[in-house]
Amino acid sequence: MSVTVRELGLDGVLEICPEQYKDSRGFFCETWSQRSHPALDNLKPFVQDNHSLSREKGVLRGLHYQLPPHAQDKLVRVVRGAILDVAVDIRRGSSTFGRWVALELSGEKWNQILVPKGFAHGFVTLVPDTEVIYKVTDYYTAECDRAIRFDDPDLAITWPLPVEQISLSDKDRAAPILRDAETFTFQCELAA
Ligand SMILES: Cc1cn([C@H]2C[C@H](O)[C@@H](COP(=O)(O)OP(=O)(O)O[C@H]3O[C@@H](C)C(=O)[C@@H](O)[C@H]3O)O2)c(=O)[nH]c1=O
Repeated sequence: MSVTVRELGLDGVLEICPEQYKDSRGFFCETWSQRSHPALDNLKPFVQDNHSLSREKGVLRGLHYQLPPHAQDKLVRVVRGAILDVAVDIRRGSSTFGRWVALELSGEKWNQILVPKGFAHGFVTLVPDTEVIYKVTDYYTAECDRAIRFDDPDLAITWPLPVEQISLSDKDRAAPILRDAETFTFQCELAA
């Protein structure tokens, strides 16, 4: 199978497009194969798959991350609907600390984004009934789970919907801004 990989301008954040084999029945796709994703060779193995359904357009989940020693790399894709997916560099000392990239993922585009550890991750749904599936390289660990405000003015993320159309979980509404959040230091904790 062939896989197209595109750098998105922040250290290790990649768009990955696996090939779909289409025929009269529909399609077949290897959505993940260690052998076909050489750009991901340096990651720890994926240990957990996650699946979320958001019923409404405007559901915003994020910005989320887990602290070391349970930091996660995430390989994210959409099987139904569409999202704007955002990765933010939250490695203090990084030359791109606080910078973010956004990528539209959809069932139609059939693309994926790799969000490495050291980055906060979030997305907003662009259509109702959107299902997101992602692989992670460490287990969910509630004590290490953290969030940053999606509308942190220092980040100035341009979300594609007005704030009145965005719905958040209680956890995300209570999240601190990046400046006040416990995050990563560049390199040392990320090497493991
Ligand atoms: C993330 C996660 C949550 N849970 C539980 C905790 C809680 O009771 C319920 C819902 O959790 P949350 O509200 O955190 O779900 P959600 O807001 O969808 O969180 C997710 O957002 C996206 C943006 C990510 O990047 C993910 O890593 C994850 O943080 O599911 C697990 O059991 N395992 C997990 O891996």
